[in-house]
Amino acid sequence: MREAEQAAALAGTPLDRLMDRAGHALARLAFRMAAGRPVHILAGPGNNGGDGYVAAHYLAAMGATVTVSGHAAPVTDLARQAAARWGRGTDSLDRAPVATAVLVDCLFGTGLNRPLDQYLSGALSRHAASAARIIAADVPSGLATDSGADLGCPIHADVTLAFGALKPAHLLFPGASRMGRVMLDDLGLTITSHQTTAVMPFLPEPGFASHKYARGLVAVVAGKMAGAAELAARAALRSGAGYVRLIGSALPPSPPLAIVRQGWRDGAAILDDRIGAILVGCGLGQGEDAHARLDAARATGKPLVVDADALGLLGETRFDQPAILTPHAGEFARMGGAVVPDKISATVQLADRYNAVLVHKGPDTVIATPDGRVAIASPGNSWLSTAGTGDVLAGIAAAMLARGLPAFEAAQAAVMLQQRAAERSEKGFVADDLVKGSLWP
Ligand SMILES: NC(=O)C1=CN([C@@H]2O[C@H](COP(=O)(O)OP(=O)(O)OC[C@H]3O[C@@H](n4cnc5c(N)ncnc54)[C@H](OP(=O)(O)O)[C@@H]3O)[C@@H](O)[C@H]2O)[C@@H](O)CC1
Ligand SMILES: Nc1ncnc2c1ncn2[C@@H]1O[C@H](COP(=O)(O)OP(=O)(O)O)[C@@H](O)[C@H]1O
Ligand SMILES: [K+]
Repeated sequence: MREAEQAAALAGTPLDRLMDRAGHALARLAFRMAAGRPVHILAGPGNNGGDGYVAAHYLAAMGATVTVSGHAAPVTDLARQAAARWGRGTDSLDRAPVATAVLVDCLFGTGLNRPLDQYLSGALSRHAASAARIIAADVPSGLATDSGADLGCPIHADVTLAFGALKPAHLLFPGASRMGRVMLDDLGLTITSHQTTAVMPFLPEPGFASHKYARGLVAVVAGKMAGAAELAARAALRSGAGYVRLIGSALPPSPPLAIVRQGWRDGAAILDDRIGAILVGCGLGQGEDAHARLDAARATGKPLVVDADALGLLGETRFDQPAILTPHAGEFARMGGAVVPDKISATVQLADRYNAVLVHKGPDTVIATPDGRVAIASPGNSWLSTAGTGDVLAGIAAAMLARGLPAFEAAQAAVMLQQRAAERSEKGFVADDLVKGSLWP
């Protein structure tokens, strides 16, 4: 939101105009949701509270029954002006809550800078308990905007109306679980940021000049637990790679027979110049063989996807070639990722350290580049929390690299395609189900 403020200043939109738009949008939403029944607004001391006073003013003008409880007197000029514009009485937060149709939480927004104390969280939860529906202005009070960390937020909103732009808390857990439905009012601002939600890049379909190598030859290096590499190879093939070689798998051939199986042959099998990307790590194991296979894959200089077991073997590696690393939270911690409640900065730090695109998986997947670009895919389909879905993701990422996408775009495509496959599958799916049919969007 600091960026929004800056953007607003640069665009010359006065902040009072923005607060007016925010308050008006809140009022329209609360009016519709209350449908003639009373609305109660909790107003904090800063500009989030200011939005609440503006909303109260507009709600009254629309003929709604509206009351306000304030926590402390407004401290910003804008909030003071807004309270004066409301002009009617403001109760204390201590007032016994009365049954309302809609509670509008305008206690704290982006300016929250410490945990809610017991008094505030108690008052907020009491008011919330006597409301049929809760609207959070910008973010539910008690969540850290930039990380989604829970600083004592006692409520689950039904609707969160974000102002200007989505912030990390709208996407990252645990914050994301408190939002209810997230709506965005851009307040008329055009905000550009190096942090975005993940998008599906354009993937051209094969044309007359296509052939299997042009569409991308993927080499999947297998290891100790061959099933994981099998899954990844299928995912690569199903997401549009022209050709997939599964190298060093101990399992007998099984469909799809289009996957070509080769022995490891001391690494000679991955030296084919036509290989567009190599995936190493799925079921690799951690023994000497595993080290040798990882080193051989790196030495080719080809674009790489490094997953699972191989992530634990990287040590001080900095990649020279395009590389995508795909740790889940446990692997991330073992790789030396910071254990801070800010998934975005921790992921950017690790991307920088390895000079690779990091895909930090979970219900909120954060994709980061060494130069600090970030794409967030959230919320993920929680049925993906089953063994082998990470192998599927890694296989798709390798296919995207092999077709020539830059690593950041390839990583986003992989997360989006894995997500779509999950959405298309029946609840209770397993990883094998995701790769039975085409993964193409
Ligand atoms: N930027 C824009 O373009 C627009 C922004 N807009 C709106 O402004 C919001 C941001 O406003 P904001 O910066 O005034 O901060 P806000 O969230 O109201 O809180 C700050 C106050 O809370 C206090 N405080 C903090 N933590 C506390 C705690 N745990 N317990 C108790 N007190 C605590 C802190 O006091 P202090 O730290 O000094 O004690 C300070 O007084 C944003 O979310 C959006 O709704 C819209 O109007 C549209 C345009
Ligand atoms: N609760 C969840 N909600 C949404 N997606 C999840 C959840 N848990 C895991 N996932 C996704 O499922 C995949 C699991 O990958 P991973 O943990 O590496 O599993 P495996 O190693 O068994 O393949 C990742 O893409 C991750 O983002
Ligand atoms: K709020």
